[in-house]
Amino acid sequence: MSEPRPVETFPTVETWAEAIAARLSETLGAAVRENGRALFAGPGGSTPAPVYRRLAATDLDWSKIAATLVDERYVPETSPESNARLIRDVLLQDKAAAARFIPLYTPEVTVDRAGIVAAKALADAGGRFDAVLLGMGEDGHICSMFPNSPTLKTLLTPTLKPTVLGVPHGRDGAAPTIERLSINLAYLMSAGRVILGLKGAVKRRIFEEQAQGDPRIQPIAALIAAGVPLEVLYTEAS
Ligand SMILES: O=C(O)[C@H](O)[C@@H](O)[C@H](O)[C@H](O)COP(=O)(O)O
Repeated sequence: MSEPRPVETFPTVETWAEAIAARLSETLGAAVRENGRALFAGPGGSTPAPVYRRLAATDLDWSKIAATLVDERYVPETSPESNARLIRDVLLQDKAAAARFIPLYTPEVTVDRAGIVAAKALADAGGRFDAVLLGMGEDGHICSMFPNSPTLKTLLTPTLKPTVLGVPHGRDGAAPTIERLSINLAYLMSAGRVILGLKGAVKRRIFEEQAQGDPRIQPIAALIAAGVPLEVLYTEAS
């Protein structure tokens, strides 16, 4: 199993967000120069907004860049729970307003059907992410790869092709509280660059614990065991 790169620590949220945005824009810019297009995937949640704001202000040829999500709650964009809403409100602004957005949510179908529709949309957009930003929950989940979820094993199977799966809500109050859609491990294995942004000492400790975990059921361990060159950027500040 490959050893994860050492965690890089930044003194403030500003320097942390600036470093992540700089790396993402470097990779997206190179992909546009080399391939004429680029595909970015990012998370929802409370962590990425400062990164998205800085990335949106970056001078890239955003008309050649498509943005999507690593996971989504199975809700319409009008819902405050929607990750698409975060992307549209924070990332697809400023210079990045010219980028195309590929949603994971599809209205009026089941979450599994929405997964199939999203998988095709991403495949049609090239089926490979040039750059991925990940967040991590305090239960160690990334994307919507939740502990004890019946979908987790399939999401973490490294031999499957890149796809998007529907994730049922947890039973007896377990996470997630609502149905979700998630990319699988294979999408992270084929990505050009994968950055995990961590804020707060609790998440740093959880990351270290998860990195030593069981790759069959712990996503961070699965990423490392699959040889994904994960870059972890951390700030204790919140
Ligand atoms: O839909 C979501 O909630 C996110 O995409 C999710 O996977 C996120 O990355 C982690 O849950 C961390 O969330 P926070 O950044 O809010 O801690």
